[in-house]
Amino acid sequence: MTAGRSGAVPSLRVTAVRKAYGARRVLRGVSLQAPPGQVVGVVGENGAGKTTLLRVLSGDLRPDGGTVSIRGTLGYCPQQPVLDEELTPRQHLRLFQIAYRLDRLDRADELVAVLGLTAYRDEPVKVLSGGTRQKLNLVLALMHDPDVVLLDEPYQGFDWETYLRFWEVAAGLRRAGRTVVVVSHLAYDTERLDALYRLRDGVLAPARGAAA
Ligand SMILES: Nc1ncnc2c1ncn2[C@@H]1O[C@H](COP(=O)(O)OP(=O)(O)OP(=O)(O)O)[C@@H](O)[C@H]1O
Repeated sequence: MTAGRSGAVPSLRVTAVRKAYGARRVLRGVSLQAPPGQVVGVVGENGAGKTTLLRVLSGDLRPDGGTVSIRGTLGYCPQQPVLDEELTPRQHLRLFQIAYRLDRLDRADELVAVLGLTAYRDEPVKVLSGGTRQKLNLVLALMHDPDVVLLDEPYQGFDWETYLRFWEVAAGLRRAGRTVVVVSHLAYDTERLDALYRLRDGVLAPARGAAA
């Protein structure tokens, strides 16, 4: 495993990003580069600033300083799913199809099948379990086949089978030349990653090993 070294032009380039909430300086100069075809892990303790970092990378949150450059389209799977309780997964897919301006739902249907969401397609979100909601959250982030994918705790609530399916999806994204950033408070299965970084004291450093 390397810490993101590659000859390819980076799809994601983050330089000296800073973000504070009042006096709390959460990001103190975060830099990161990831080329196409890499699955990058970012680990850190609770409160280290992982969600803040992904929100900045996605454009959801404005940094106090530094730059973020993304080549191509973006997919963002936030930690808190933005789902409508009254709508079904099928209705969510339809809404996002319009938002993404997709002609077809082939990729969405494929992801629904791979992640085991098919049986729940016509149930309103309010009756779905946390893990099932997370499956939908992931499908909505990936259904337009984005070039750069930012995933915040993407397998939270997944059973073991779905967890393995998630990594199959991630491996497929790598083969397709996408850039994937997976944020988690735990770093097991690090062999599935091309690079692993730890967010600590507001900066990212190359990391190895198991627990965050
Ligand atoms: N909107 C906000 N306003 C003020 N403080 C915030 C806000 N969002 C996050 N924080 C604080 O910033 C720090 C980093 O939070 P963040 O959610 O980014 O961490 P995290 O690494 O994702 O944590 P976890 O693993 O628990 O999800 C925490 O101390 C948190 O309390």
